[in-house]
Amino acid sequence: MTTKTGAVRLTGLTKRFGAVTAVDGLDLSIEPGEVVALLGPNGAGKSTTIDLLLGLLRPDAGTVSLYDLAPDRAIAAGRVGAMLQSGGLLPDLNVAEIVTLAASLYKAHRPVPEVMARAGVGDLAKRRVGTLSGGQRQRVRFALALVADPDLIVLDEPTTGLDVEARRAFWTAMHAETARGRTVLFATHYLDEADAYADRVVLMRAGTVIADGTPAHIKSLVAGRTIRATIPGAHLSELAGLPGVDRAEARGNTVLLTCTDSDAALRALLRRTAARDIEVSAHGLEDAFLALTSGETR
Ligand SMILES: Nc1ncnc2c1ncn2[C@@H]1O[C@H](COP(=O)(O)OP(=O)(O)OP(=O)(O)O)[C@@H](O)[C@H]1O
Repeated sequence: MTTKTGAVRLTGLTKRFGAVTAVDGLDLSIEPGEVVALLGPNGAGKSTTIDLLLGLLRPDAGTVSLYDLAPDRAIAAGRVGAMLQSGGLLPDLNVAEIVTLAASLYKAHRPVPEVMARAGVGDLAKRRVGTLSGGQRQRVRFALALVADPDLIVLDEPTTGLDVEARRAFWTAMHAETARGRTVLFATHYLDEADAYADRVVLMRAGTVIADGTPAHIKSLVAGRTIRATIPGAHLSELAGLPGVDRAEARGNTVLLTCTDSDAALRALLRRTAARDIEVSAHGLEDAFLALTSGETR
């Protein structure tokens, strides 16, 4: 039996640090062209998973394969570019020098000026790395991740510490790369980023995957909708007993119903009460994230 070559195949991946199991039997497959967000609270194991994937850490159990190769082989072949949270940028080199140095490590690489333009550091070519702002440094790291023209880009919290404008600029540059069919795996704390930029969200808690799907799927996992309405003469206990309603709360002159089945709730509401000014809304990804990852106490 043959299986299709995947971009990433992690099977039974486990990593312990003393008494802490940072990654706990994790299985994850990513196909070429997917843009995947690794989302989870602090200590969920995202960075450890990325370090294992890149071969920077050795697993206690399990396997990593990138395009059917061991991580070091895939990286040496220029198939994987990574942008890690810290990662030494030599402060005395200028931007053009550091990108050129990185390019020289690969037999085949993209032209340095093109990579610098793509990463938005073209106008910083002569600036010493040590003098750059946090956002500018992140863009240099991004240029280093792109230089080998990799098939897979791995980014560990790429926009941490950046302001809103810098985050947007980063993702615009990133988008141009994903439009070229690259596979992307990024870890993030920013739920809106996972929602906006990934086509698949892998939610981690305590070293394992607890949910995996489109952002819409993740949202739907926490039975997803609330109904807000003005309901004259209604009793909360009666409303809470309606079909599809999980909880009823008073909010000023209106009532908020948390639903497990908003369609059934809406039908019952219209049939049995004088409800008006009805609004139905889906939970945001943030609610889903908090609901799915709560209870984590490491
Ligand atoms: N080198 C290490 N030595 C000891 N424990 C570690 C080490 N690296 C990670 N851990 C522990 O492993 C667990 C997972 O950490 P990891 O950094 O992978 O999580 P994370 O999801 O990336 O968190 P964050 O979002 O805060 O970066 C945590 O409990 C952490 O304290």
